[in-house]
Amino acid sequence: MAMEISSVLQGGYNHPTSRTWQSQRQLTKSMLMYPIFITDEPDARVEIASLPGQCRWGVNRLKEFLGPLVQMGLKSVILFGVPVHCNKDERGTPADDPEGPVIQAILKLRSLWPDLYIATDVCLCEYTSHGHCGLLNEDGTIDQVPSVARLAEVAVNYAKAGAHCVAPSDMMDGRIRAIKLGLIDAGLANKCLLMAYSAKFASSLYGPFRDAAGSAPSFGNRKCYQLPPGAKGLARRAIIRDVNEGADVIMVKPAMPYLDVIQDAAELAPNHPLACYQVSGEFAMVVAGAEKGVYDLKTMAFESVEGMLRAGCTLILTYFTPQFLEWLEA
Ligand SMILES: NCc1[nH]cc(CCC(=O)O)c1CC(=O)O
Ligand SMILES: [Zn+2]
Ligand SMILES: [Zn+2]
Repeated sequence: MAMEISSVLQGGYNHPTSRTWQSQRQLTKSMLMYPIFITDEPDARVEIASLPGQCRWGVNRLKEFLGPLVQMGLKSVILFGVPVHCNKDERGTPADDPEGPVIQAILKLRSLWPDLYIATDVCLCEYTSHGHCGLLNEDGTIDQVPSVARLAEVAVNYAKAGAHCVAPSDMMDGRIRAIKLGLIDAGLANKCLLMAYSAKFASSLYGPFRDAAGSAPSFGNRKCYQLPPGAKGLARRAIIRDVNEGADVIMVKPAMPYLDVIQDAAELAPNHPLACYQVSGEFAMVVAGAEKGVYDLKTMAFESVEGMLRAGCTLILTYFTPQFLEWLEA
């Protein structure tokens, strides 16, 4: 007996080329944003044990580090400052030190590659004595008003130095609005994009990053500002809030365990580009599984981002960026 016509699917994907037509979205080089760690030792190149293949770089080494990647089609980076020699204090003063790693790196990268898109992570945890992402009250809780004012100040200073994008990852209430108003006041709102880490969850997957950036909190945890992993409704509200507060791009972080949230964001913010962050622990997990022989690294790396694209992402922050640039050459 003949098969029902509606049962026959395989003819639609029996060839490598027809298979590519079945994806909603193909990964392209311009969808990749590479997270990089900049230290305040200008000549440093220090390997990060928990993030295989990633290093902390001094500004004098950026040319040798990124030159080959720019050659291969790297379009954008996001900078994380890792100050080693600064004095961390209650308000994260070193964050926007003009001589500090982030501002120095912005200036350097702008002069090396005028077309490279430079995003900056905006947070205080790498620069505060207590390692929290905002300023604290005496009792250790977040002091919202000065936190948001300080984050806006840092973001504006990165934009003034030439960052094309500021991306607050702190999760303080009201910071998107404050940063947007700060950019408007400084006459920079038309020159700098605001990417909101809108649905950033209190995840176990940030360990290698905190290692790399020296940003683990000295007491407590981040559960009063980062979202609870099961909180779908709260994530939806945070996305809507950040759209209303002036975000230009919405981000979901981490990515792999939160594909439903990415899909929610695509529905709630259909007129915005949508980013997701394949964070340090996801990267380490994928690499570790490959080393254990669980799967082939390249196949799994592609599968992981294909899920993100399918869920609705148009921009992916990933430590696999150098490998993808190579893999996409073929
Ligand atoms: N606010 C700091 C920050 N910005 C980006 C990440 C995580 C990135 C990664 O794990 O790759 C973190 C860690 C955290 O919130 O503790
Ligand atoms: Zn932080
Ligand atoms: Zn951050």
